[in-house]
Amino acid sequence: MMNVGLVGWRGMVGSVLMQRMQEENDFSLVDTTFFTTSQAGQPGPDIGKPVTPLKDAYDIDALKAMDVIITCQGGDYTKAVFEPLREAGWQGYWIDAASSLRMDDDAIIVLDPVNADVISQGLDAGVKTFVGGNCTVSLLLMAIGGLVEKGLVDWVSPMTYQAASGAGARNMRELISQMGDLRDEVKAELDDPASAILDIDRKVADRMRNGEFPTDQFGVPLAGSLIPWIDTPMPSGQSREEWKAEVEANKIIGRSESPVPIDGLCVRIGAMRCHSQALTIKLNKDLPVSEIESILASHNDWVKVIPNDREITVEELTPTKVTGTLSVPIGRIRKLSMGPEYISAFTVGDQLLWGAAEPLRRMLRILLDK
Ligand SMILES: NC(=O)C1=CN([C@@H]2O[C@H](COP(=O)(O)OP(=O)(O)OC[C@H]3O[C@@H](n4cnc5c(N)ncnc54)[C@H](OP(=O)(O)O)[C@@H]3O)[C@@H](O)[C@H]2O)C=CC1
Ligand SMILES: N[C@@H](CC(=O)OP(=O)(O)O)C(=O)O
Repeated sequence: MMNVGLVGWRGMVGSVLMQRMQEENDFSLVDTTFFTTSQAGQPGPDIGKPVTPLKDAYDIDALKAMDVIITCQGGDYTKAVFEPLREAGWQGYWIDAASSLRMDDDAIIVLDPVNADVISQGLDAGVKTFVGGNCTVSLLLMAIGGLVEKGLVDWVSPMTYQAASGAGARNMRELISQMGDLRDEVKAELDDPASAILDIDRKVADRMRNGEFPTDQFGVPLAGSLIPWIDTPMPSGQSREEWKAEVEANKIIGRSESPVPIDGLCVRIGAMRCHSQALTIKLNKDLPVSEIESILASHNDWVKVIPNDREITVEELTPTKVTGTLSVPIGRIRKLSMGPEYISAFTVGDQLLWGAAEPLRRMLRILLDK
């Protein structure tokens, strides 16, 4: 059996990975060693079979004993450990959720329903570093993979509606605290059906602008508002999150030399863990909507085309429906007035599943099946 080391398994992304590995019985196929940056020596988690106590995630010798290391610990950990481990002669497979190694020439971004061919060629060529893509990018390609695969896309402009979870566990808690804080502020007025809505609105706005409103994590209110900037600024005027769309998506599909332009604005909204994206897609052909829908639907087992019908859309194409599932619905598909090659679409996906943990888990399975 392969020796698999897991780092970052008790964090938010790592917990989702653990849950999926248990659901899919992955632990029965490997010998797992659990690492920690803070709790070495403590008992390992319950995975239905005995595990050794937690090992120090900075112990290069302990890491060297692994055939595969999967890390959800974050970029700082990767930066601290990956090079020393390789320099110490470790030849194993490194599977990483963090972005730090994604654009390295030696690394492949994994999203096997979209780029199984790139992964397989990489393995044949001896690639040993596999990194999960940015959540928005992976969810976009899961949704429109059919059109991309058939070379039908001239360009895409995704406008995102990204959940709090993308900023981390503490941010999710803060979003709920902000929601509760606002509700508490106007509880008396809400309980009184005769109260004036504009008084409620003014009190809510005053509270959001008040220095006591809980904004330690986001820096500004998210509940009742939105944040039209995610990650750091780039010289291009893009945010780093926006920059990732084109470079990562084209690396995933093996088109870095002749990239499909993909660019739009990334916005944080008050959803918990599902990212949504409104897409403008310029096709290179005037295809009937029914054909576009069938190309999209047949690409992978998780994408689900939602008819452009109000009742079905408001039920099926929302974070509420999708959260905690692997389903990637795409709907609102229609021709735009700009011309017959311009289409709109709206897609939703769980950013902790296909957006983070699932591609890593599936990469492990690919290695086991090799
Ligand atoms: N959040 C996201 O949407 C995405 C994140 N990623 C990547 O994954 C990395 C990890 O993200 P995320 O899972 O959100 O990070 P978390 O902050 O949830 O977890 C990171 C680590 O913090 C330590 N930790 C300290 N206190 C606690 C606690 N009370 N509960 C759980 N863990 C604790 C754990 O390490 P230890 O056991 O060693 O103490 C854990 O592995 C990110 O830095 C990013 O690189 C990738 C895609 C999406
Ligand atoms: N930046 C993403 C989450 C994330 O972790 O992205 P990346 O894996 O590219 O660092 C978001 O805020 O929604």
